[in-house]
Amino acid sequence: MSTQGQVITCKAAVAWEPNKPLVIEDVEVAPPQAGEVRIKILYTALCHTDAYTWSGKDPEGLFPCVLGHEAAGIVESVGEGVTDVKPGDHVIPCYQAECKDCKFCKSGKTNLCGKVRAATGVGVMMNDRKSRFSIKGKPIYHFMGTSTFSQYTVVHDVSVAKIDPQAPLEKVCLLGCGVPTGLGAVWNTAKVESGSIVSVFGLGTVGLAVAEGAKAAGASRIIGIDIDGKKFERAKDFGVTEFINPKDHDKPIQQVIVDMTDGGVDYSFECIGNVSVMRSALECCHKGWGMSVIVGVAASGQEISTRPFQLVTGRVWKGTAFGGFKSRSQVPWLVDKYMKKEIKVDEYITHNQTLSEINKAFDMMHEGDCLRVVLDMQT
Ligand SMILES: NC(=O)c1ccc[n+]([C@@H]2O[C@H](COP(=O)([O-])OP(=O)(O)OC[C@H]3O[C@@H](n4cnc5c(N)ncnc54)[C@H](O)[C@@H]3O)[C@@H](O)[C@H]2O)c1
Ligand SMILES: CCCCCCO
Ligand SMILES: [Zn+2]
Ligand SMILES: [Zn+2]
Repeated sequence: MSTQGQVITCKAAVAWEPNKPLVIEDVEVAPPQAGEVRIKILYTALCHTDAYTWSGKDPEGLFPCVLGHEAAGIVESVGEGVTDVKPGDHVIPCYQAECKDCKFCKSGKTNLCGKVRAATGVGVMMNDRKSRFSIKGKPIYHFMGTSTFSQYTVVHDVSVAKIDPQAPLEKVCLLGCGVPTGLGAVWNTAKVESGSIVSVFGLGTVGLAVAEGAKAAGASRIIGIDIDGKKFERAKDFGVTEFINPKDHDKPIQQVIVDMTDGGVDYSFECIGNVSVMRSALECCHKGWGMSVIVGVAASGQEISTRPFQLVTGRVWKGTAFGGFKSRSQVPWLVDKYMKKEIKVDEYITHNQTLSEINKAFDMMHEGDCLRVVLDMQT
């Protein structure tokens, strides 16, 4: 029986307060309004950014809310005026929207579409500035315009990427955040050239995707840095050619790297969210041309610093959101690359869990051997 136009009551993991366990609740999900899409979420992965907001350190983190932003599912229904997707389409929700009409989308310089940001940044939908989630009438905030820790969610149509229906949703859900971010930081933001020397700080999912992207770009050396020595063996499989544990050195890590690369690397990537490591990542770059890309999400209020002379003498400091990918246009392309075995996804999934065990899944995520946990949302 069709649920089109009906309120759907389903299970969702609700963050009632910062740092308190997520609670599996019966949540009402209202029908999509004009320009909106209701999606049945089949699989979602956990990302450290979910944990960051859950911690209460994110000023955009409004409670109670439904977190989650790295997922895949099937369109259940669409609101008035939605033409790019229809019920039954396989999709990946995109926290970075792509309207193709705004100043940002038309600039040709960024993927940071501004169409729905005013609403998604405060946990509501653009049409009426209200939430589509409620519990016994009490509104529950959206998160990042995706809220994928719910069996059904409502997103803006500019935040939905239609993908190959043959793609395994339990795998390609990862193409909603971490893996594209690492790949795109190399290919789009830095535009690493063949033969480059690259350093990547932090060998989690994002850092390993940077390594994979750098290898695909033809980097001659990919130096992985992590304070967990157990990360190196696995990192080799993603393209890391040398490993440094800062704990093994008395000198600042940037000096260690400058000494081993005849003056510094061509490109560095900070994939942790640690502002002092961000400084090291910049200062390990080569004078004259070295570029450092900040990928990690640091806590609100944290600031980066370096001597201005580092930039005066030619180093470039950049950042990236979702790897600079245009979401609706390029997530389908990434799914196709995965289907053609040109990029990895399976190798980043180290754990599987169920929605009902989401708190346990977050504990697993914080364990050193975990890259991505994928939740089966219908159990
Ligand atoms: N910019 C974006 O669009 C975007 C997208 C996804 C994730 N992120 C952010 O990227 C960061 C990395 O995500 P992840 O899933 O790979 O995280 P992760 O926690 O799995 O990996 C972080 C790695 O850094 C290592 N580490 C911690 N402190 C270190 C230090 N001082 N020096 C060296 N290594 C250190 C850890 O051992 C771990 O291996 C997070 O901050 C996340 O929020 C940003
Ligand atoms: C919008 C830039 C940060 C997004 C982090 C998603 O994990
Ligand atoms: Zn993320
Ligand atoms: Zn736009």
